[in-house]
Amino acid sequence: MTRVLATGTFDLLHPGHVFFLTQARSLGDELYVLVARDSMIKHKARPIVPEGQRLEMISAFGVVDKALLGSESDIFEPLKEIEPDIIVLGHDQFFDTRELEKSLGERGFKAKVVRVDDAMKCELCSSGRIIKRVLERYGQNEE
Ligand SMILES: Cc1cc2nc3c(=O)[nH]c(=O)nc-3n(C[C@H](O)[C@H](O)[C@H](O)COP(=O)(O)O)c2cc1C
Ligand SMILES: Nc1ncnc2c1ncn2[C@@H]1O[C@H](COP(=O)(O)OP(=O)(O)OP(=O)(O)O)[C@@H](O)[C@H]1O
Repeated sequence: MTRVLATGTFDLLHPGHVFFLTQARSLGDELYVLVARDSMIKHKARPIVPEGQRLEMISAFGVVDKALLGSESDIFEPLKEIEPDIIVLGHDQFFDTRELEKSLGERGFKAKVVRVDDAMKCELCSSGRIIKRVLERYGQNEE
């Protein structure tokens, strides 16, 4: 059994997420997904959808065997329980494949890191672009 782990924010869902998770699943026999915690997302705007709801949606995907919320302090902590064979990175995830593999090795994890370079290209295949479209259509007023 090859266990694949994918990670991400998964805020406003779109076909790019389905594409990514389907590709991730095809790399092994079972797919685990770590959903990023609200408090850990610092590289972009705070998600619209709270973490519990993001987890619920990803758990409902047919290609996902198990989805979990990540740690709020240490990204390596959940890996002790998950024990992935492959960690898959999406085309735009900020981690460097080699550096991540090295950091994993230093902590005793044997997972291979694989980057999926393909991206689904469609107008709204990005949570950020969906938000932009909503703002264009309904105005920039803050709640
Ligand atoms: C191996 C690995 C483990 C991760 N573990 C966590 C975690 O425990 N908690 C968390 O909030 N984010 C974790 N992340 C980070 C996010 O899930 C996500 O990859 C990162 O925030 C970039 O998100 P984006 O691609 O959705 O922009 C982890 C990422 C990787 C690659
Ligand atoms: N269009 C896409 N094609 C392929 N993979 C995608 C696509 N959009 C997102 N992903 C992948 O899905 C995972 C979660 O992505 P994330 O939640 O950051 O969505 P996003 O739409 O890229 O968000 P944002 O627009 O805010 O950057 C990441 O691994 C990312 O690379």
